[in-house]
Amino acid sequence: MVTVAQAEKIVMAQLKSYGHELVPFQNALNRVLSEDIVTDRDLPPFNRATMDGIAVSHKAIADGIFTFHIKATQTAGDEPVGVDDADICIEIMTGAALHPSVDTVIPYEALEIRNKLAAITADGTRKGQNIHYKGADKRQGDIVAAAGQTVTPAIMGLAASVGKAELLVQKLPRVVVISSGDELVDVVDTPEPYQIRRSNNYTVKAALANHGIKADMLHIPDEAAITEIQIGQCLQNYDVILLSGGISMGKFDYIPKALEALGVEKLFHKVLQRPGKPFWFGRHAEGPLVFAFPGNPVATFMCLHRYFLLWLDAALGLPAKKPVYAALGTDFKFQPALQYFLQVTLNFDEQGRQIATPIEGNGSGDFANLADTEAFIELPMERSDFKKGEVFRVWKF
Ligand SMILES: Nc1nc2c(c(=O)[nH]1)N[C@H]1C(S)=C(S)[C@@H](COP(=O)(O)OP(=O)(O)OC[C@H]3O[C@@H](n4cnc5c(N)ncnc54)[C@H](O)[C@@H]3O)O[C@H]1N2
Ligand code: MOO
Repeated sequence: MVTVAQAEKIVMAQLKSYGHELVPFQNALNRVLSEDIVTDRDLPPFNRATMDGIAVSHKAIADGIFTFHIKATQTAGDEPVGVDDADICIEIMTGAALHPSVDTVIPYEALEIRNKLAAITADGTRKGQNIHYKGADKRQGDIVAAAGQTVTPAIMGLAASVGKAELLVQKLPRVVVISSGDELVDVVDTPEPYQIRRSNNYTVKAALANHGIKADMLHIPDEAAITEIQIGQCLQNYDVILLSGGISMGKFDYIPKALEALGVEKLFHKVLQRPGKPFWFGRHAEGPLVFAFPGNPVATFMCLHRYFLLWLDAALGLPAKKPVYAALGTDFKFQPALQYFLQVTLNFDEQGRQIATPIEGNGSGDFANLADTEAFIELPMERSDFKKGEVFRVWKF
């Protein structure tokens, strides 16, 4: 048996890059960039008005002119119109590109306009006001999003604005999510009174979808020969196999045997933790990794967040996330010498401290409790008495 820290270390030692691929930028949400996105021109690309009003040359105001003839109305997207005389202005809309002959924008709120004449009614017009200057945000060739960053909705917009129709991103591992056990029926089936619908695999698949991975799903019956054949095929077609169930001591728990028979080297089996103690992890000589999570839904869920998603971020080259901590909201006791992942809700108190309030649930079969909580707080196995206010690491889900 290994500790949580040892298990994490073993898992995190199995990193490899799955390469890079070009994808249409609209499909790149949540993917990890393999290239810098650079601006193809200055941002903004021209001096742009930031208010609706009039554009003038400030020199005119300095010379005592406060009423201007409106020469033209220029909206965003129009070619810039210049002023040729001191008492001339351009009626201008937000986003319009300013002509070099104007340098100040006065908003409608500071004007009275009548018969094509705009009179300034407010004091204190500053030269250069209400202009977003060319290149103020980024210069042509500057990096707006760097390789290694995750593509967010903001980065999608930046990619569009600099004309990157395709983005080079990290390739994702090919993942299959396998469920096993004859007690499990499909979501569309009506279970017998002694059966349940399978659900872990959908949870896992959804968590992967958040990272852009479209995982395949497979259900394996409780039969040793079929288990071996099907997992054998998956080892040929996938980079990562995520299993849930079939790995503890049950008579029909064929999975560890099948994995070893197929040449998947066991790197550990069983971790000093609850839930998730029977977690099995291994690697095939050809590369595929096997995360075999214990079948109880909370155990699968915890191992997915504590190990697999951590591994996935690192494999995709993302920097490790800063650990998040919270103070226990109540005293808590846990006797067994296991690292305990207690389900909690999180909130901030008046001092801005994050507080974790335990909602324990009924053990690792109680996955309804996951919907009422939002994180695990990781309580060290060396201790059994935990006091309100003590701070521990939390894993949000
Ligand atoms: N004698 C022992 N028994 C058990 C031990 C042990 O150490 N000694 N460990 C317990 C712990 S802890 C866990 S967790 C479970 C894990 O067992 P398995 O990984 O073999 O999982 P199964 O027995 O196949 O299933 C457990 C439970 O989870 C349900 N399940 C499985 N897959 C799914 C799925 N895809 N969707 C929804 N629910 C699923 C399954 O029906 C069972 O109820 O073993 C303890 N026993
Ligand atoms: O891993 Mo088990 O989740 O403690 O029931």
